[in-house]
Amino acid sequence: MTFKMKTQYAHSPEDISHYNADEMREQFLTTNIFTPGDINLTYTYNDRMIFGGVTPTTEALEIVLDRVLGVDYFLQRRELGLINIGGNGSVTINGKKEALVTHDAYYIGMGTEHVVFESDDPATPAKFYVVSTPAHKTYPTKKLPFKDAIHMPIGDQDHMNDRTINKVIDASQMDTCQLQMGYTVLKPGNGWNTMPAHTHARRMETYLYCEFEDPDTRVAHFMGQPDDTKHIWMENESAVVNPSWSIHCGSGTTAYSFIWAMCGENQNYDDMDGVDMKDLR
Ligand SMILES: O=C[C@H](O)[C@@H](O)CC(=O)C(=O)O
Ligand SMILES: [Zn+2]
Repeated sequence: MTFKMKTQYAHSPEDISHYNADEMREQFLTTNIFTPGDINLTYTYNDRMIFGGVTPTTEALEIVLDRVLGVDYFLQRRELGLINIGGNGSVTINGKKEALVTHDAYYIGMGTEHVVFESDDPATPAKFYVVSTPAHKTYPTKKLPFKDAIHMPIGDQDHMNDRTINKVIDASQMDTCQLQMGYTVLKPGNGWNTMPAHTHARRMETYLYCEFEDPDTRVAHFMGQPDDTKHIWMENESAVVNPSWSIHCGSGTTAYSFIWAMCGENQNYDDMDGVDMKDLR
């Protein structure tokens, strides 16, 4: 098992105006998130979100982050959300084992000392996409089966964006300190997510693109200030950090899914500043 955590710094809009493709990728993109048997995390200075993949095979995995975070254990001052996008598996939370089939999720409250990840079958490992944000209060740990998410249809075929936004961790259903999380699935033959685009200066947001229809599928992810956008070509199971001042939308060469996660000033999903099409540059 290898444990990796890389750091990505925070930027001003002016910084990225002159970034080339490699610089954009270095500063905002994370690839190779689900390597079998490993934990691969990214620590972004945008609201200090930690996100990444835990892919257990034959051995159980636990995120041990104490000295790096200057605490006694990982979730001492953090909360954690996770969604399983791989085979069936389980999480054992302070000794209590809970099964998680594909697309099931969990919210784990601040102060939880041990979270151990396992796969049922090492040949088709669970892929736990984990997102952790700073917390100040313990809210109840909660299993979040996919069927209980808020399933919100949006878009239509004519606009090539017929999709379902599944709100998994949403302030209308449960308490968290900061974290909100969801899983959006495009219908076959649709390519655009989050169009018309928006910003929300009050919250940053990461996207993990996943479940691509074929190996050559790519999503052109657009970010940056609305009048100065950049794109990153996303491969399957890669993630991108979108600062609060940045739009975040994309167009795929086939349908796909993505997991979004947000934190910042508020937990109001609808607090978005829509961008007029004429203002995009
Ligand atoms: O602030 C909210 C987020 O950007 C996503 O929920 C948008 C999304 O899933 C979509 O439009 O497909
Ligand atoms: Zn957003």
